Amino acid sequence: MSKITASEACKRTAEICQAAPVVPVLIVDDASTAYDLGAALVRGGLPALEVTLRTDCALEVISEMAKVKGGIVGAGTLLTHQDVKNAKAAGAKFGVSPGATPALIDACEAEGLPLLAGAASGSEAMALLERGYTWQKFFPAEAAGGAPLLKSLSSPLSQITFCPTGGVSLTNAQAYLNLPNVVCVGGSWVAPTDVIKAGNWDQIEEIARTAHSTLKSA
Ligand SMILES: O=C(O)C(=O)C[C@H](O)[C@H](O)COP(=O)(O)O
Repeated sequence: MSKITASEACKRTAEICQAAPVVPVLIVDDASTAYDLGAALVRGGLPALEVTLRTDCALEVISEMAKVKGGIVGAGTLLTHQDVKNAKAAGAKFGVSPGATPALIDACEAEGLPLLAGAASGSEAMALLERGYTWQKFFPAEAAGGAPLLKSLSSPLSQITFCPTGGVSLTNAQAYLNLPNVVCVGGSWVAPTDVIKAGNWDQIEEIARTAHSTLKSA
């Protein structure tokens, strides 16, 4: 275990956010689908993959998906120090959380897991900034105020770059990506549950490819 500082964490999350315009948010029920799912998304041009810790097999999914060449697998829905330890042990290269607490930030720094922590308001974004986190997730993006809210924050908090997630789709993603404080969005729409269940990897690849080729950050 090697610790990381906030600035080292941001350097890494910045690289991850800049890898592609979309970070797929994945909710996977069956670890036997993990490798094929990850491989399809990477082939479609989306290498940074967030596996949410919301299913019983999520840690196994991370371990399997981490074997995909060219992929960068992270763990989402991190809530506790134990989640951070488990994610790191499973092979996660970064962590994502819906919000942020001092305890969770301390845990990620202690375990050496770069954290893309969530903020939903100016005060939450400022609290993360005080800790040195200039790369943040904006969650729940649509419900919290959408692109107009982020546009409002772009001038007073211009040092923060956001990855809006929550209610983002192919239809509204470009409105976020046009903002100066956004370089990528996160979303589950690129990996629909029914398509994963059907094992239709060509379709997942196609959805990813469409997102990659259609969406551009400004
Ligand atoms: O729990 C986390 O750490 C998360 O990352 C939450 C996810 O970002 C959203 O649940 C994705 O929202 P949808 O794309 O609207 O399905």
